[in-house]
Amino acid sequence: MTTYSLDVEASIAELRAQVAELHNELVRNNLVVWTGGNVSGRVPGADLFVIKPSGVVYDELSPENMILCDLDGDVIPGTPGSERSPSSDTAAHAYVYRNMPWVGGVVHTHSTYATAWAARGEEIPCVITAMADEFGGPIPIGPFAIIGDDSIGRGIVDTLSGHRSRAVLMQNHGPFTIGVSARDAVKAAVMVEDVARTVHLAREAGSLIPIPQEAIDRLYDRYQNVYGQGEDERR
Ligand SMILES: O=C(CO)[C@@H](O)[C@@H](O)COP(=O)(O)O
Repeated sequence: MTTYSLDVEASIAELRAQVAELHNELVRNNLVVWTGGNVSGRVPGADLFVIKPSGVVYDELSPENMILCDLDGDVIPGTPGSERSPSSDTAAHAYVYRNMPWVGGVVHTHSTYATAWAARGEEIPCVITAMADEFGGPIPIGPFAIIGDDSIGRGIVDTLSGHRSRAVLMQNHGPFTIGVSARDAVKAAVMVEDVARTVHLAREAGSLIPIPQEAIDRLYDRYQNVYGQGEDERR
C-alpha cells in the first residue's frame, strides 16, 4: 500500500471528507440527477487529487469511497476506494490539475440551464451584475469534445487559461468549473446555473442590455477583492 508523510496523509483524509460532502451540495442545489456530475479536489503539497467513483449514486458517496489519483489520472493502488473505477471525467480533471497549477478543485455537472446554453454553443452574455462579480464577464463556450482522452480537459484549459471565468460550457455537454479549492469550484457551479437561468428568462422576455466593460471590471474587482471577509480563500 502506498503511504505518504503524516502531513499529506492528514490532507488526504480531510480532502476525502470535503469532496464527499461537496457532492451533496450538487444535489442540494439541484445541479445533478442520478449519478451525473462529479467533484474533485487537489491534495495540497502533493501531486494527487481525490475524485468520486464512477456511476455511484450520491447517497452512497462517502470519504472512504472517494478515489485518490495521481496527476496522470491513475488510481493510487491499495488506497481506500481504489477497488472501484474513478469518475469517467478523471482524465479531464487530471489534465486541468497538470496544466493550471493554481486550480485546487474541478466540478462537472449537467445543470439544466447552463447545459441548454451549451447545447446551443452560445456563451452567456454578461448582462447582470452577478455575472460581472463572479465571472468577470461572459461565460465562454468550450469545444465539442467526446469523453475518453484528454480532449475535454484540453478544451477546459484552452478556454479558461487567462480567462476570468471559472466556468466553461463545453459544447453539447455541460458546465465544467474550476476554483482555488473544491468548494470554490462548487460555488462556481452553483452560480453558473443561477446566472444561466436568469439570463435565459430575461432573453425570453425581451432584449438584453449589456453591461459596459468598465463597469464589469469595477464590479469584478470589488467582488474578488472587497466583498465578503478578508480570510476568504480566494483572497
Ligand atoms: O458527463 C459525463 C461524462 O463526461 C457523465 O458521465 C458524468 O456526469 C458522471 O460520470 P461519473 O459518474 O463521474 O463517471
